[in-house]
Amino acid sequence: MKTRIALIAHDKKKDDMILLAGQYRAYLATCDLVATGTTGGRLANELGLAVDRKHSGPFGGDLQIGSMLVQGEIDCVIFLRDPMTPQPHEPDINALVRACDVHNTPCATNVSSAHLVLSQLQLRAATA
Ligand SMILES: O=C(CO)COP(=O)(O)O
Repeated sequence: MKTRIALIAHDKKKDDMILLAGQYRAYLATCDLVATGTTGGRLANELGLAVDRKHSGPFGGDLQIGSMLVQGEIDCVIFLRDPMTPQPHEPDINALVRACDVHNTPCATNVSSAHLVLSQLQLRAATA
């Protein structure tokens, strides 16, 4: 079964997400990807990745991904949050991160931890 990865980035972190995903592009292309709306649009347009795009975060995208996660449909979340900008959907963001903790799902919320998670997943795939 393909590894199922959720990719989400707040506006000021979207360039970081594109850079990050570009570095793992070949590996990510072998995965089932889901993303919030705007993040997914950029991943598709700029990197050519096939992404299941949910609603934009402020319109419930985090909750849609959280629901998938609770149903056992997500293996890993890369969520580049912006800690410096208030978000109108803060409760949704917290709900998604909490769901990761409840279900012991890896959740990288900054670029350094995302590298650790993705490099490990990539290595596992290469040696499987
Ligand atoms: O707000 C977000 C996550 O909380 C991200 O949503 P977009 O990818 O639609 O910008």
